[in-house]
Amino acid sequence: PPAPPPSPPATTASSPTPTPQVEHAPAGFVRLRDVDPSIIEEVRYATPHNFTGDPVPGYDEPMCVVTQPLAEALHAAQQQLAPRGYTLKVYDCYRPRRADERFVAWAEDVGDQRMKAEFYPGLDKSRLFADGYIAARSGHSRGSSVDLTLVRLPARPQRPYVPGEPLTSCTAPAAQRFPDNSVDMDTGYDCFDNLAHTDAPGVTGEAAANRNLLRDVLTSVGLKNYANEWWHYNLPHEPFPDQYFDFPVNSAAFR
Ligand SMILES: C[C@@H](N)C(=O)N[C@H](C)C(=O)O
Ligand SMILES: [Zn+2]
Repeated sequence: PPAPPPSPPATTASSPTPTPQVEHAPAGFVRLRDVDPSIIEEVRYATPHNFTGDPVPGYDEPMCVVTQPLAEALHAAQQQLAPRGYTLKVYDCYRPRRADERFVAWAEDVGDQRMKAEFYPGLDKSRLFADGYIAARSGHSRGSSVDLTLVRLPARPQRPYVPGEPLTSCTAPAAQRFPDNSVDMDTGYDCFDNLAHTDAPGVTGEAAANRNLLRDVLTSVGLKNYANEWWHYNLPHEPFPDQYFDFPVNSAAFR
């Protein structure tokens, strides 16, 4: 007689369903919107519109998370800017360590040049860390660095980026660059080029005035600019000067 069919693997009604691990934000970190909901948030690394071309690990939601004193400094800056007809717009805030690690791995993949034409048109990818445009261990992972710009009020709507669309150089005139409702800073965000140096000699007129306005207001609330990038500021007296965090950017981290 034929052999009986094999019996199905034993199942137990009580097989445990894995509980997703919630990684909480440490005390001292806040959602920027809870301190100042008027600041625009366009968290690029939660989207494919960044120098890697993909959403970056750890950015589960397009949300700005920072340390409490950085949030308060940004709120104080916003209070100076609003009566002058401007708002801040943040592009990057706290950055999980896993995102730094992705940036390092992406840089080692020399064959991936998908976003070169927009973000590093004049620089070899192998130079991005050496020239100080991206940090392997970033101050963003300590929660006290922020990438940001100025937007004229009322903020104009912006079209979304479509993955695969033709790219234009971040150093091109504003009318030719990817449309951003910010004021003209003479380069786009995360433009890895000499022209992005805050005091680049080629930047004059309105763009230089815009960079200076951003710097003057942020300096007055205690923040310090990074000379290689007009958009990058940090809080010198930061609460976690030696700690690099890896909790993900999502709402669950704050429940
Ligand atoms: C990658 C860019 N947005 C940035 O923040 N650069 C500095 C150097 C950093 O990674 O800390
Ligand atoms: Zn930055």
